[in-house]
Amino acid sequence: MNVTITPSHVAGAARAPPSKSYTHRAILAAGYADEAIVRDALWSADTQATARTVELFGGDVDRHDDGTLEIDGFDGRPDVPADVIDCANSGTTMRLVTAAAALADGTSVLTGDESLRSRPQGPLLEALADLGVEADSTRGNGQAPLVVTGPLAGGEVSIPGDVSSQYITALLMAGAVTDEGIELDLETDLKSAPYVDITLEVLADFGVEAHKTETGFAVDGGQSYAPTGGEYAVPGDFSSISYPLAAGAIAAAEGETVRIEGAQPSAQGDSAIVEIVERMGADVDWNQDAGTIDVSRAPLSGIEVDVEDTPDLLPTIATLGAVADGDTHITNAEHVRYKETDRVSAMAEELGKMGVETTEKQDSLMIHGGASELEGATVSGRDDHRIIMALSLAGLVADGETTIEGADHVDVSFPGFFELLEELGVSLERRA
Ligand SMILES: O=C(O)C1=C[C@@H](OP(=O)(O)O)[C@@H](O)[C@H](O)C1
Ligand SMILES: C=C(OP(=O)(O)O)C(=O)O
Repeated sequence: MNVTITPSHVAGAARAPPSKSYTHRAILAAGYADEAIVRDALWSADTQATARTVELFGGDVDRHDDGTLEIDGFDGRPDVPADVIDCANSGTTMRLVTAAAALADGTSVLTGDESLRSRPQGPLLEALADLGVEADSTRGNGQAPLVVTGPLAGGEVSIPGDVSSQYITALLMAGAVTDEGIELDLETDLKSAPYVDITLEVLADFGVEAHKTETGFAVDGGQSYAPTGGEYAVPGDFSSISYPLAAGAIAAAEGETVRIEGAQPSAQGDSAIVEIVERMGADVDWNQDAGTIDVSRAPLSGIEVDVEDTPDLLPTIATLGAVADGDTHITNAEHVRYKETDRVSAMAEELGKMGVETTEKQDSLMIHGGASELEGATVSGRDDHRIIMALSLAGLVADGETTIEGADHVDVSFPGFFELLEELGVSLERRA
């Protein structure tokens, strides 16, 4: 599907979808449990890949009409899957499930779409191999398809922290049900660190203890997953909130606000988007008790933003920077190149088609904003949900129509994204 956006003003209220990161963890944690109810779960292409895997491991995921998931777990002992595990486009699924598969007493095969089969899995495979598991990339290049033969008993292992924090999440979640537990030593500084905080929080909510150490993280073995009261509720997603928030900051109608609901504080590093938009000059009011954020349009200025902790915000910040006056310097961004696409290049090249000048370095992106009006253009969504959503925002304030090719991939994290834009007053057209 291609989507053509006509420049539009926005106003009104929008509800954030539930957090993708919390939902993945909650579904898998419920899988590790005997049984659990997960309320307010995100039901997107990526989280469904995790749910399918829990079923391949011998669990059952039953979705009710109100979005509640009733999950029968595999109780810490995954079956050897009866089929290949297809993680589709989801990096989180592949990393978290690779470590879970290592617990099975037999062989699991994991694959995904072309994008996922090009993303780095090597450090996780090496860590599992160091822990005594056979863990291979079929092509020997550290990428999926992966073949994993357990069982994993646990132990002490070192791993880099600058490729993906998901390796750490994966090993902590699986480590809790091993015999020996897992002690992880970080070989480098940890990027995307708040995502491990989310993991520690979800583990605690499922009665599992894991903690930071002087050199990394550790989890004792022999633990059982069980959420307090049998239930777990997923909070709103701040990466997703970044899009309506940015839409309000650049395109709210004169004298109007955009209100975002479902924005209760949580461990998500991406809640930094509130402070970033504010720092650029927008008028933002976050009522943390009510979980609402009100934003209205104001002239924006370029700023420096370090995305070490918040890689998923880069596309949104790049679009904000394109609209802002002056330079926006996005630093510490090398790990943003390992996502569904290389998002540093993707945003530089696609915004370039809209007349925006950028300077790209290996670990940073400078957006030279505000020099002239953004030009409507035909741009590629790169089959990457965040690139599609960020370019849609640029289309709101461009001169003329902007067509985003391959826009269906928003289903990965934000089904209903275009419907939400329409509710806020955006005029857009979908073409098959
Ligand atoms: O654990 C998670 O839920 C995620 C961790 C981050 O990835 P990296 O740790 O690979 O940077 C983030 O980009 C991704 O969207 C979700
Ligand atoms: C990188 C992302 O997710 P994943 O790593 O799960 O594919 C994302 O949602 O931006």
